[in-house]
Amino acid sequence: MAETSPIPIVDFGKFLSGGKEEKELVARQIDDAFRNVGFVYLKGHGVEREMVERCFEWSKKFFALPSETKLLAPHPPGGSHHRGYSAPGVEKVSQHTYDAAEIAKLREVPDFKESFESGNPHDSAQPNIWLPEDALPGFRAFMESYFTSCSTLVHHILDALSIALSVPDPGLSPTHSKSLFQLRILHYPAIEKSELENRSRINAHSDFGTLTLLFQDSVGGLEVEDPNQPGTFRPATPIEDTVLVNIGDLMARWSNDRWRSTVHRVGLPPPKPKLAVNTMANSEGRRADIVLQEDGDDIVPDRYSIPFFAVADMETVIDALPGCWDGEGSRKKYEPVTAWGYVQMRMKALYDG
Ligand SMILES: O=C(O)CCC(=O)C(=O)O
Ligand SMILES: [Fe+2]
Repeated sequence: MAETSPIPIVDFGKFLSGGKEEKELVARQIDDAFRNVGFVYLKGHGVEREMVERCFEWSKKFFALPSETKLLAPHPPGGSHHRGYSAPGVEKVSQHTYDAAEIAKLREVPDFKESFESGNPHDSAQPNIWLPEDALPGFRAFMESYFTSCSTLVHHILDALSIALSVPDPGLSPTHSKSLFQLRILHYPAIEKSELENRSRINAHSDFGTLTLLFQDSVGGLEVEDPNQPGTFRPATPIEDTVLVNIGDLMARWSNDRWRSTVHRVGLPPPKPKLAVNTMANSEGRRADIVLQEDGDDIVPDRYSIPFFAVADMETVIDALPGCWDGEGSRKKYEPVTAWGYVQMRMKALYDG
């Protein structure tokens, strides 16, 4: 568990500003990461640092509101309209469980988190559910602008994936032309360590769309299953100025399993090192002391994260992409399915029970 994460860091700035060769190189690096682990850290991703910081600030302000205020924008019951505020314990992540009794059993142990979902303001099928403006002035306008920045990044990543698979122009971006994506702000409240020892902040799951962007604060606790050692989870440590990007189930299926949709979860942050080096400037210059740190924290601090879920336009037929089933002698593994049909099945398992 303490081993370094196998998730590579790729400089996406070289894709955004580079010429043909640089774009091809970055596309190959991302393709490799998605084939090997299904996750990649992107730096130079183009979502401005200031925007990311402001989004975390808005998230903190939102979740600090009294419950009754947050509940002025309630997530509707059921899983088909995924917008608004979910109080702790409402959503229980399930992993490929469609049996009603199984889902009911899973829901007995709620996740320790609360969330607020918003989506594309032009999505008439899933209208956004906002607080009254005077409850948190400016929140809605900011979330809408953050949505646009994240959508732009998703389309750039789709361009890179199109290059990796040699999908002819205009590539995969038009399959997501409506940008019916979902921006989620997540808050895991502070909790006693002992309470989390046998439970998760979010249970092991894979995402069900095409691509997920994840911005996390510095608390840590996200873990990704090691593809070479199923059942073993490795920390996906927060890395400043990067966004963590992962493949969802729909994209794994679309790529005929060339790209992995890897299971991940959020649990206890890794323990702080017991030994710390204390460098103090004194009259003789800098001196290093080894000090023993008390790991007496019984409380796991609050954690905030901001996932952004991308999905293909609902009418898109998800049938093995070029380069994923011919050439290497592999056949198409899955029946074609529309993005709509697939997403509905997964959403239903999340909320119904
Ligand atoms: O909070 C996190 O770091 C991960 C969240 C996540 O995996 C999800 O919402 O699907
Ligand atoms: Fe996830």
